[in-house]
Formats: sequence, C-alpha cells, structure tokens
Amino acid sequence: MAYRVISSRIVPSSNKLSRRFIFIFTLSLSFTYLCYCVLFCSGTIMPNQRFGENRCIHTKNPGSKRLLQKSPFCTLSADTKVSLDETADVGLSRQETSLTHNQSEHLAIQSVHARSIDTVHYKLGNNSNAQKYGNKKLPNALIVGVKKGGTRAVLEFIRIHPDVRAVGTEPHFFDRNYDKGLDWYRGLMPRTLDSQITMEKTPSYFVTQEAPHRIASMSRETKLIVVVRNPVTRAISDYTQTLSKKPDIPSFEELAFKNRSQGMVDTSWNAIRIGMYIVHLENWLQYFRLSQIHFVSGERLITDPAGELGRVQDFLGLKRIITDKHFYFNRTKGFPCLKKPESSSLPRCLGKSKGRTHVQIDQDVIEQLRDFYRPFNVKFYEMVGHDFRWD
Ligand SMILES: Nc1ncnc2c1ncn2[C@@H]1O[C@H](COP(=O)(O)OS(=O)(=O)O)[C@@H](OP(=O)(O)O)[C@H]1O
Repeated sequence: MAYRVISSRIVPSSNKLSRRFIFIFTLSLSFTYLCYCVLFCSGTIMPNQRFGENRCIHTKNPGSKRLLQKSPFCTLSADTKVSLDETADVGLSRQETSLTHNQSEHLAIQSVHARSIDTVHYKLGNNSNAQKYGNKKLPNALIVGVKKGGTRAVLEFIRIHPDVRAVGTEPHFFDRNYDKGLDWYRGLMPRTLDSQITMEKTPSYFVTQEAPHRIASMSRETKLIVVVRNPVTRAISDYTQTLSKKPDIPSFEELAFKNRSQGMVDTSWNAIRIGMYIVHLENWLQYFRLSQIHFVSGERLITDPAGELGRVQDFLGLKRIITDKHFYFNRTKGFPCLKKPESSSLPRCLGKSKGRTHVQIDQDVIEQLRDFYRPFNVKFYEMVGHDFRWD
C-alpha cells in the first residue's frame, strides 16, 4: 500500500515533467519552423528572377545595396568560378581615372588605370544559387570566335537579357576538355528555365579543326556567333596581348613574315592564321548551315553596340530588350560600357585587358598584311553576304 502511495505520487509528478518537456520541445520546434519559413520560404514562393532583380533596384541604402548584390537575385548572370589564368579572360571593371584613352593602334602601350573588379563580379556571379530554378542544360548558343574580335563584349552585353544565362569563364570544352564528356560540360552551365537560352563563349573554337564536328554531334541546331574584326588589327591585338605576358618574344614583324622583302607572310603563326576567316568558315560549313551562324562586326560593336546587339537578339529569337538605353560611351575607357543599374554603384566597363593600346607597327607592315588578307576577306564577304569594309 505504502508502495502504491509512493508510486502514485511519483508517477503523476514524472508525467507532469514529461508533459512539460513535450510542451517545451513542441514549442521550440514550432518556433524554429516559423523562423525557417520567415527566412527562406519567401524565396521558394517567388521563383521569378526578374521579380528578384526588382528587389535590388529599389534599394536606397548603400549598405543594404552591398548585401543585396551578394544575394542570388542581384548578381549578374555568371555562374561558374573564374580562374584567373590566361584563358579565363576578364569581365567587367570600374574606371577610376580621367585619362583619355586613345584607341589608335599606333600609340605606345599606356596604362588605362582601370582597377579591375573582375574578381568581385565573378564572386557575385559565382554563387551557385544565382538561379535556383530550372535545370543545367547544354548550351543552345555559342560564341565560337574570334579571339580578340570582341567576344567578351558580346557575351557580357547579351547576358543582361533576362532570357539569357551564360557561363562567365571560357570552358574550352570542344577544344581542350572534350575528353571530360558532355556531363562535365553540362555541369558547368547555369541553371536555366525552359524559356531561357544557355550560352558560353570560347573564341578558340573557331580555329579548332574538330570543333564544328563535335558541336554538331552535341546538337546540329546549335546557334553560332562569330565576332569578326579587321584581321590586321586583330593580329596586332593578339600580339599585344602575348607581349604583355611574355615581353621577350620577337617583334611583330619577325613573327609575321617568313621573308618580309619577298612579302612572304608566315601563315603558321596563329596571330596571322586566325584572321584567315574564310578558311576556318569552310570547315564549319561542312556541319552547319550558314543561316545558323551569325557574324558580329567587331568594329560596329564599338561604334554601335545596341545595333549589333539588336541583330544578335534577333538571331537568337529573343525579344529586343537590350537597346541604346543600356549603353553609354565611357571616355576614360574609350569604349562603350553598360549603364549601371540604379541599384549598383559599379559602372560596367570591360576589364583592362579589353581595349588595350596596341603596339606600334610600321605602316608598311600593315599595308603588306592588308594585301595579304584582301583575297581572303573578299571571299569571306562573298560567302557571308556582307562587306565588312576592312580594305
Ligand atoms: N565595349 C568594349 N569594351 C572593351 N573592349 C571592347 C568593347 N567592344 C569591343 N571590344 C574589343 O574587344 C577586344 C577583345 O576581344 P575579345 O573579348 O574577343 O578578346 S579575347 O579573345 O577573349 O581575349 C578588345 O581588343 P583590344 O582593343 O585589342 O584590346 C576591344 O577592342
């Protein structure tokens, strides 16, 4: 009996204790769940990237601006990590000085004094949550060339279109990384909604023998963009870039000619070979229809970026959203830049490796190279049905 009394006293008090424990536990669970919903659920019920972008635009407080820029909705649409090596060419930069940048290729190299914010840009874009919705898909459109043609400008400009998602770095899949397989390649791509186009740019594809065949095996419907530029200027730009990394290389003239007095151009030198556009184009035309290839004029891209981007949008079947309103001419840089969005304090010019002052080349050498390229250019104009007026 005594035992029962004791036990009847003990049992109810332990019951009370466990009920209190269950109550507190349930309460804390509910509270945690509530916090979780407040913090994260708003994102999942608003799967509209554009809505998110608007959230960035209306902020006024500079501190919160900085925070918001790191949020997925406020990033530019880069997704993959930039490796600052030779091939991962740079993105956007902030101009800081009032130096007037002379674009003439006859000036000696000057520093444009542009502090690169590429790392910042790509760090923002490097967020794998940049777009949580949709799937990683193989690209439907590629900027395949040409090196130093203006490929970075085209990619950075077209990717401001809400229906375009692009990889920031150059994947080099169809030339250097093909053995890694299509799944590897797909893994590099940003997530896209069904309505969005996936893009990447690797300028060396245009001169890679195997690239057209490999791209066609991925999809015969791939849309191809080639940014072409006067081949002589392009060669000098290419050389200027190499010289900036390897100051001890021979002079441009030495590399460009096998025998200068006889006018024998060295077509085995890449800087020369890349500019023989018709030769490379013929290889592409074995696998793709001409109508699948769009040629952007590297020259007009500088003088009329909105016009060139208008044609790129048409080619990609996109609504013309990128217009004159998105660009301004930055006198310091000497190039068109993207107007900064209201929400951002960062002007969006390309990095300082874009728009370098070229090495000064003798006018006679330039004339000799013009003569060399003329027949190739003429054939190229005939093939694509457009005179780029490089002669
Ligand atoms: N808006 C704007 N800003 C800066 N630069 C511009 C722009 N539009 C076109 N360009 C030209 O792009 C040239 C570099 O070409 P790419 O981006 O194709 O170079 S790379 O192959 O990726 O290294 C680069 O060549 P260089 O002037 O010789 O440096 C520029 O002339």
